[in-house]
Amino acid sequence: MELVRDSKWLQFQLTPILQEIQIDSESTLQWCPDFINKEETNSLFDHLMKELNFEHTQITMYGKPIHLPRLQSWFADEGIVVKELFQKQKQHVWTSPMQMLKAQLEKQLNVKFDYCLVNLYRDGNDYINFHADNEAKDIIASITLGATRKFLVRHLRCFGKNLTRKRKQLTNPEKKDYEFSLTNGSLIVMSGATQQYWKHSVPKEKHVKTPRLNLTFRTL
Ligand SMILES: O=C(O)CCC(=O)C(=O)O
Ligand SMILES: [Fe+2]
Repeated sequence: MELVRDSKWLQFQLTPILQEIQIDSESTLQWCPDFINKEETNSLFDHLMKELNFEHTQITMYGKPIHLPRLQSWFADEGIVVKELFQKQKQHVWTSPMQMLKAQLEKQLNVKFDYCLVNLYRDGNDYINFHADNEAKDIIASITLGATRKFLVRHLRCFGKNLTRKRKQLTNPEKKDYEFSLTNGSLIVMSGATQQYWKHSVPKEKHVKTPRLNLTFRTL
């Protein structure tokens, strides 16, 4: 815990290098396997587990209440309302390590983030199905802490679609399927039209016995 109180903590002396992958004519991923160094990832993981209240979010599907297969929490400035979040709890106030992480991402990506959704995958049985974050504008920066999990990115054509939700013609990239191994301290950024033309998921991996935290920084 001492590290968290140290003002040098998470100050990013070096600017991490992001690898850019153009996945279609309008969509880009940026990828950095070691965005946060190992010692700091462990402190940040412990800090978040101690500070956050995790909620087993309930949603309604086909008229029935169901729990999401993971736990959630969130950070935002006071007064921010995100209607797509189904959590009952109020946002957490940005802690100082979270402010530093947010500031670094904002500097590197040249964007201002409004809130951060936190997912806790307790073990490999927790997951998130293929989806697009249609509510998120343009850019989502996603940090992994803890267990390594697979991250799949698939074009809408793989789901038998020909149009977007807004009836727009789809792009037609050569490669329609990506798999990343999201390791402790990694960053993946989805930008451009990724949420329009692609879906992403973190599938179940039964052999994973340890928890993973995922932080997605988003704009309203
Ligand atoms: O856990 C992850 O890496 C992805 C989470 C995600 O896609 C979401 O919360 O919308
Ligand atoms: Fe997502």
